Amino acid sequence: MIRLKNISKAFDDLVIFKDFNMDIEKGKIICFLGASGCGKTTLLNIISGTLEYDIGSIEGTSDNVSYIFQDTRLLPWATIEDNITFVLKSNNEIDAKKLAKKYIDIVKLTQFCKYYPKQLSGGMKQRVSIARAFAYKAEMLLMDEPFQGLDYDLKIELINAFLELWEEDNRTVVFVTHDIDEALLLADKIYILEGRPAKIKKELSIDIPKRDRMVKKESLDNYREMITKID
Ligand SMILES: Nc1ncnc2c1ncn2[C@@H]1O[C@H](COP(=O)(O)OP(=O)(O)OP(=O)(O)O)[C@@H](O)[C@H]1O
Repeated sequence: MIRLKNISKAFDDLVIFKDFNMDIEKGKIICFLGASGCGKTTLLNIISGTLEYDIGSIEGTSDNVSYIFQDTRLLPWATIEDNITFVLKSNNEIDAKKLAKKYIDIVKLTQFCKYYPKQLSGGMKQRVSIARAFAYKAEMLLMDEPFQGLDYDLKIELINAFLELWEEDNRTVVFVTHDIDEALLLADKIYILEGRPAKIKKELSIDIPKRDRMVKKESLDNYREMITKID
């Protein structure tokens, strides 16, 4: 369990969190939804340890974290394969290449492994970024709007690739999105944040197996309604 206890965080006079508490179950996919500016990214950064909080404590986090950002942050001078082998920090080049290949295959970019990022489309780069995050065996994966700005088909394709990777090791994932459907397709638990200082307005556990959600989209209708009807 990751436990945030009485976390307070302000940027000068702007109080984003005050006595904020949250428990995050490990091995699950957790999503933060909420209006723009409510503090989702700030919370993600606090959990990742990249942003200091003012008061409170966090238990159960790890330094061993990987990220997927909306801007993919691939190394422009390295091939797709090398972008992945670099994070593996392996002494054995052959093993590293083998592992990179496995993840490149899962995100269906095998024929592009010797390409450079600038030769790929936005969605392909995002697939590389997902493969790279999973190739690196972090305990926790944090994602800030990883599928934003992609068209629907590509988003579904990436969500499928993401789930295939996640099913391998069920690592703890915390992600931020504006997109209710993205949250409903992926999350075990959705936290809706609101207000200033931010509070958890609602927590919602989605008890439908993730693979069923794509094929029986209507099974998510009740949850969608619960979220959209929150006033
Ligand atoms: N480094 C910073 N310095 C000053 N203010 C900041 C800083 N980072 C965030 N803020 C402010 O904190 C508030 C919360 O920002 P945050 O990025 O966490 O929101 P968000 O919910 O992720 O928003 P969005 O959905 O638009 O990305 C905003 O008002 C923002 O202006």
